[in-house]
Amino acid sequence: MQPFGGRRDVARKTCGVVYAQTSVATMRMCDGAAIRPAFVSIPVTARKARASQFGAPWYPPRWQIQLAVACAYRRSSSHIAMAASAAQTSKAAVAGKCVIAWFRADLRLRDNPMLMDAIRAGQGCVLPVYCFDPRCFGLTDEAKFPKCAAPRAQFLRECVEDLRNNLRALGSDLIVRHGHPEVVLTQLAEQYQCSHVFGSKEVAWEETRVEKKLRANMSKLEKPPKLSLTWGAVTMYHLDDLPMDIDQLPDVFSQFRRSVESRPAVEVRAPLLAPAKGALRPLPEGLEIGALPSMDELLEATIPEASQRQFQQDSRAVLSFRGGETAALARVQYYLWESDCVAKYKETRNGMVGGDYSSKFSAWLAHGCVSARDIYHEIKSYERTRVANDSTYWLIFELIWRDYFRLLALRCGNDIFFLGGPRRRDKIQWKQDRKAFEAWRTGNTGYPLVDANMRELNQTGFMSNRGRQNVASFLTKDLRIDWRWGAEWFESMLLDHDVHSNYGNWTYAAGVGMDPREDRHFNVVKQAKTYDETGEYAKLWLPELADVPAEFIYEPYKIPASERSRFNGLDQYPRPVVNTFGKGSFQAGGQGGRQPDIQSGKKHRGPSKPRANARREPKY
Ligand SMILES: Cc1cc2nc3c(=O)[nH]c(=O)nc-3n(C[C@H](O)[C@H](O)[C@H](O)COP(=O)(O)OP(=O)(O)OC[C@H]3O[C@@H](n4cnc5c(N)ncnc54)[C@H](O)[C@@H]3O)c2cc1C
Repeated sequence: MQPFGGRRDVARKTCGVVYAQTSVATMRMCDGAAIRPAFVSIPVTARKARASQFGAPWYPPRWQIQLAVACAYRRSSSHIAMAASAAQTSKAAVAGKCVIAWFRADLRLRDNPMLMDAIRAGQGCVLPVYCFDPRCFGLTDEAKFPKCAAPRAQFLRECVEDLRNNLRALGSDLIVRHGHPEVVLTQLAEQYQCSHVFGSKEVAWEETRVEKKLRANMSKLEKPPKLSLTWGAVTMYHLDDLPMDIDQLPDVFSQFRRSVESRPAVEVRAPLLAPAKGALRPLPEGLEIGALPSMDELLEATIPEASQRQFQQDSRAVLSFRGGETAALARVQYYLWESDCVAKYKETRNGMVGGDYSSKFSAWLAHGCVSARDIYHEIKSYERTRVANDSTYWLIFELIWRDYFRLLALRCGNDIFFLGGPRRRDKIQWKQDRKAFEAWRTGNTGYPLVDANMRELNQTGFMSNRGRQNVASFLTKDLRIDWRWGAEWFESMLLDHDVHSNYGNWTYAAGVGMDPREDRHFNVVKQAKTYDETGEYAKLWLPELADVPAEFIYEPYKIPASERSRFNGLDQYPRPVVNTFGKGSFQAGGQGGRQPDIQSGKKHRGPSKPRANARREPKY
C-alpha cells in the first residue's frame, strides 16, 4: 500500500485540494501527483525549514504562492494550505480562523474525510485533538467489569502516539487531553475562537450522548462554533449511497448484502490520501499539547491491582499487535501483497493458531487506524494485479458484515443493548449465575474449546471468529446466562472491541438479533473436532491437557477415572460445568450459584426510556 499512491481519479472526485509544500523541493497535489521538482524547484534552505519547525516566522516567496494559486486554479481546488509558522497560526487563531479536528475512532491521516474537511475549512489552521474520555475507562453497566482492560488501553495509547508522530511529520501535532470531550473541546474552541469543530459521526448511545453534550456546551459560548459531524469513512459503503433508507435496512444480512451487491452495485467510494506535508500549520504558540495519560492514570479507577494495569503480550498470541496507522498499513501490505494470504482466506479463516489464518485487521479497524473502504480498494487492486477468487471476495463479504452491524445499530438504537435485543424476545429466561459465569470467563468450563479460547482472550486481547462464535453459543445456549455479561466481558478484554459488531454479534448468538435464522447453537465438541482435529490449539492454551492424546483432547471427561493419573496435569483440569448441550442442566458451576431467572426487557445502556424512544435513537 503506497502512502501516496497515484489515485488521481479518486482524488479528483473526492478532494480537489492543492497543498503547496515549502519544506521540500516538491509540491504535491492531494491526489499524490507531485509536480516535478525541476518545474517548481522551491529554494528552501535547511535553515529556513528548521526556522519554520521551531516557530520562527518565515514567509514563502511570492512567486511560490502564485504558483500554488495557479495550480489550485487549474485543478478547481478550493483553497491553498501553506506550511506556516506557529506565530502565523496564533494570528489566525486570534482572528477566529482556526478549526478543531476531533479525532474519535478514526485515528489515522489517510482516508480521513473529517480531517480533510477541517483542513479545507481552517485553511490549514487546524487544532487536532484527541481526548481520553474517563467514561470509556469506567465500569460496564450490568456486570461491572472495567470497560477497557489493559490490552486495549495499551493498544489505544499506541494508536494515539502513532497519530501524534504522523501529525508531527506533517508539521502539526496532536493535542491530547484526559477529560470529557464536551468540556475539553468547548474550552479549546473558546480559547482559540474556533469557527468549527469537525468530527466523525458515531451512532451508539454513549457516543451520541457526548455529541449532544458538546453541542449544548458550545451553544453557550459567545461565538458558538459549528459542530460538523460527518459519516466520513466509518463504513465501507457510505450511508448516503445505500439503496434504502436506514429505517428500511433489511432484518436479514443476506438481503442487505444482495441489495448493495446487485447490479448496479453500490460503489465503494474511493479513499482519500493523507494530507501532504505543510497542509496543516504548526499549532499556535503556547498551546500545551499534553502528554498521553499513563496506563495507571487510565486504569486506576477500575483496576485496583497495579500489576493488572500493565500489559505484556503473551508469546503464544496470534500476533504482536501494535496500535496505530503505521502498523495497520503494514499489516494490510503484509496480508495482501507480501504473503498473498488473502488469496486463501476462505480456506483458512476458521483457523485459531497463528497470524495468517485471518486478516487480523479488526483491532485497527475498530480504532480507525485504517478505513474499510481503503482495504476494499486495496483488495480490488490485488484482484486486478494478482488473483481474484472466492477468498478475495470473502474478505470483502466479512467487511459487509461489519457495515451491517453499524447500520443495524443506527436503525435499532438502544435495542441492541436490551436483553430482549432488537427482536424484542422478552420471554426468554436468562440466568445470572455468577459461579458458572466465572467458569466461562476464566476458561474453566471443562470444555477445552471454550476454555482455550477464553484463556487466549484473557491473555492476549484477541480471539478468532470461530472461537467467538463457540464461546458465545456456549454461554447463551448451554449455560443460558445473561448474554450481556458475555458481551461486557468481551468489551472489557477485546483489542478490537467495536460496540456495533460486539453487541450485534452477541444479540445474534443469544438468538435475540434481527435475523431469526442466525439463532444457532454450536456443539462445541463437534466444532473442536472439525476445526482443530489434532488438538494443537487446545494444547497451546491448556497446559493441563499437554499429555492427553488427540482422541480425548476435546473430551477429557471421557477418560476413565482409573486412567486419569497417567496424564500429567489432567487432575487440575475442571470437570464440565454442564452435562449436555442445549439442556442447560448445571453441575459444578451451578451449585449454590443459581440466581432467580430473569427475563428480558431490562435495558443495558443509558437511562430508562420507553421502547419507542429507544428505537428512534440516535438520530443522524
Ligand atoms: C460474539 C462475537 C463478538 C464479536 N465482537 C467483535 C468486536 O467487538 N469487534 C470486531 O471487530 N469484531 C467482532 N466480532 C466479529 C469477528 O469475530 C471479528 O471481527 C474477527 O474475528 C476479527 O478477526 P480478523 O480481523 O482476523 O477477521 P477476518 O476474518 O479477517 O475478517 C475481516 C474483517 O471483517 C470484519 N468481520 C469479520 N467477521 C465479522 C462479524 N461476524 N461481524 C462484524 N464484522 C466482522 C472485521 O472487521 C474483520 O476484521 C465478534 C464476533 C462474535 C461472534
